[in-house]
Amino acid sequence: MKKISLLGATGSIGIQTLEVIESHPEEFKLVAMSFGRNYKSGSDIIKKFKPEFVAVKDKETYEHLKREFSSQDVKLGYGEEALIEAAIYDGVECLVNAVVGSVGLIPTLKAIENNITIALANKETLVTAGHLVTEHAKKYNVNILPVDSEHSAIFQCLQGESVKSIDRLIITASGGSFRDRKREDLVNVTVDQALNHPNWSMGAKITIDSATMMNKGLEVIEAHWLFNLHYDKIDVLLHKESIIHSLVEFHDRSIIAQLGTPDMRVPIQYALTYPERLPLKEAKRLELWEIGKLHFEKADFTRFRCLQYAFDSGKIGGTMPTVLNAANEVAVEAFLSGKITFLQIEEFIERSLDKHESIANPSLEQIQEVDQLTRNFVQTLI
Ligand SMILES: NC(=O)C1=CN([C@@H]2O[C@H](COP(=O)(O)OP(=O)(O)OC[C@H]3O[C@@H](n4cnc5c(N)ncnc54)[C@H](OP(=O)(O)O)[C@@H]3O)[C@@H](O)[C@H]2O)C=CC1
Ligand SMILES: CC(=O)[C@@H](O)[C@H](O)COP(=O)(O)O
Ligand SMILES: [Mn+2]
Repeated sequence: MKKISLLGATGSIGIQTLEVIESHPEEFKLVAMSFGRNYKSGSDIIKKFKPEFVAVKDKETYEHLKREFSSQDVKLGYGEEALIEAAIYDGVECLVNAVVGSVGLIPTLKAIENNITIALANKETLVTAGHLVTEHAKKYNVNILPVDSEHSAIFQCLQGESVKSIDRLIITASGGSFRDRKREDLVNVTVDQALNHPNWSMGAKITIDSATMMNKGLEVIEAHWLFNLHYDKIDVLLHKESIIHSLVEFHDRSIIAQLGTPDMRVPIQYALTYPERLPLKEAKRLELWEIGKLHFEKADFTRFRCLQYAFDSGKIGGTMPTVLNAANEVAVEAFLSGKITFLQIEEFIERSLDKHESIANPSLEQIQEVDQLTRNFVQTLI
């Protein structure tokens, strides 16, 4: 019975992780979890899965929960300290990090220090401080198992292979909600249009990231850290069906790909069962004859500027990806609340990157400072 802590239980990845846990009750036990402000969903999860500890984002939600559950039912906490407590709760063997944003960084570092395996959905953690997370994982000999579908695909393609034989990674991209529009047709797009992803049902922030293709940019940086490869060995390929989740090309020109219907329960479950596999009856079998044709296109870096910014920031390294991530988080939030236009997301990220001088090999404190300064700067632009 693997004891699991799940950060972000009420989100898209969180709910699908709970489905995997529920379908294998003899294999997994939810012992700790966190959620933000979605009280109804959070309370239902507590009743159904009976975790021992629950962390919530704010005091109000905590007080509300205290009125509904006794201290014998469940231990409760709130704020950043409680998020860490949930991550390293007594007996936890695997932390599924499915919160959104760089708030996931410290709980990940603390879990690594406690020798807890990380199943990582929260890509912002690796973008903002990839060197700290990977150095920490090496130091404590802890596995970081990818949950992101493309990285899980690459990880699956690499089983039994040597990283030294890789020629390049090919990360596939759906192109997001506006993939068939020209840049000039993006001026007046609405939040609802941007939230309409063609293939995946996901949280709001990542769906907007898909539409700007910043999601793919974040994934390029995530792949750089997870697989320890230079950016020149990472390519992005537009593939509108999201059937091939990514590919690895080896030195002998052989390419291995991982395919499947778009269903996040597959990579989530693989991270939980690795190196074994369990059946996943609920996932739809892929019948290629039903699909008929798969499409591929070269990624256009002038149309999707965020992709260019991500490659550039990743190559510069240091605190540049921290700025990229923080500016993006604030700009996407502002777009979602109707304060800025879709194209201003790109504009504000570009302005943040332009004014930043990267600090090489930054400490955690320097990353936190740059993150905060960037957030403040973007707020002044909104
Ligand atoms: N959804 C997907 O298919 C995929 C997602 N990812 C990555 O996984 C992560 C999660 O994505 P997704 O599930 O879509 O996001 P959602 O927005 O659906 O869920 C986010 C979760 O985090 C909680 N949360 C948000 N802010 C905080 C905070 N400050 N403190 C504590 N909890 C918080 C939310 O709580 P509440 O809702 O209660 O406020 C919710 O449970 C992201 O990094 C995303 O990029 C990667 C690949 C695929
Ligand atoms: C499911 C998943 O892993 C997402 O990151 C997905 O890849 C988003 O699709 P895009 O290819 O549109 O960014
Ligand atoms: Mn992905």
